Amino acid sequence: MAVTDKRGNDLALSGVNHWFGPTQALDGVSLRIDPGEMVALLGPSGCGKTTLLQIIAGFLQPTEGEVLLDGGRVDHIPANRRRVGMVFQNYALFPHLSVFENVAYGLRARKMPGAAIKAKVAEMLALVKMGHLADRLPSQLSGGQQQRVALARALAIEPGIVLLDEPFSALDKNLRLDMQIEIKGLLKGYGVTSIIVTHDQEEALSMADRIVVMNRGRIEQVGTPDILYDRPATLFVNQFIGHANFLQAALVAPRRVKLEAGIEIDLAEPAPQPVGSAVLVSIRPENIAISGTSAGPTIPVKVRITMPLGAADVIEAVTPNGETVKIHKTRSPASKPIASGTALALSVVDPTGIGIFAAPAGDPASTLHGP
Ligand SMILES: Nc1ncnc2c1ncn2[C@@H]1O[C@H](COP(=O)(O)OP(=O)(O)OP(=O)(O)O)[C@@H](O)[C@H]1O
Repeated sequence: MAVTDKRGNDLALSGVNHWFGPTQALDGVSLRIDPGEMVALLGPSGCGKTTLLQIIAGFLQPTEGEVLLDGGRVDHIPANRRRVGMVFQNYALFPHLSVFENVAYGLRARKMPGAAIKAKVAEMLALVKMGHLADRLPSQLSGGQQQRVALARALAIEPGIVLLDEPFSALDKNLRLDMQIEIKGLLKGYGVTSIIVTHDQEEALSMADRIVVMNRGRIEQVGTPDILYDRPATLFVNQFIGHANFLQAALVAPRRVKLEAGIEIDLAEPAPQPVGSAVLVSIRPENIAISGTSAGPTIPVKVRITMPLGAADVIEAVTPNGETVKIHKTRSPASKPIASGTALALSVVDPTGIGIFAAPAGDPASTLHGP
């Protein structure tokens, strides 16, 4: 097997459609991923993430469209002839094979000579810090260790692209963050292109250079974590990434909204909707200040409940027109939670952080929160 200087492939998907019988799982997916980039496919259950990953891996052929690796079409090339490494949700290690043999598996299948296999497996196990456990069986490893072996196995074949399908879902929450940091460091350091499938927005925000948000088989938005969080293109993306308060309002001028909660807010940029239309105004909890800490018009609210969540209190309050608003208030050891029934005045910290969306038809929920 030739060792290449350039590790990461670039990947291009063009007009990919996929049907399972009458069900359309993917609808016109087009995307470019640069060599060495780490991209997350994020979306709710059933949005098509796994289908897209399987098409990239070669386990499924798209009904329509093209898949190109480094400019060459691969959509009719089987999985074992693409330079693609896979890390599965449950790691899918061979239970009867040692750590060494698990990592060697793909190299033996490719008929690599024995000495070269030994050297390559040693290199991969050193990379994931598992060299000292080479003789163990998978059942004798912790979840995090099994995951390192799965990654070593995926990287051993010198893939141009590594696909990770919900790789952290079997780990408990504390270990998950450590492994996310470690795996991201390994993949970025190695220089391989990688795609991680997740329905966990925090995982996508912390791991990926760019996130692809999918909804019902289509791409809703592609962007860096900052862009998706600060400038979500659609209401769906705004709801799915992070938390937000959605308040009912009318657009009274191109750059001014009147909230049903009582105040008018000047926008940083003109809204795309026509003046006079009903809109939903998205304000992140951390973009709301309790009176006295910010200038400008204030919304009078009554505190319903305060939840002390470690670093911050999350305060849920009710506006005069009955909408619910969540606010984050940084805690200190001396701070006391604000009591239920307390009257507060709220203001917006930074108008550039406000999102304006056309109000959905029907009776929009006053607060919609991400998962
Ligand atoms: N083998 C199949 N036969 C029929 N329909 C399928 C099959 N696999 C997936 N689907 C359908 O295709 C759509 C996309 O499924 P897919 O598994 O890609 O979603 P997903 O985003 O990965 O979901 P999850 O997060 O639950 O794994 C869904 O409507 C699903 O029911």
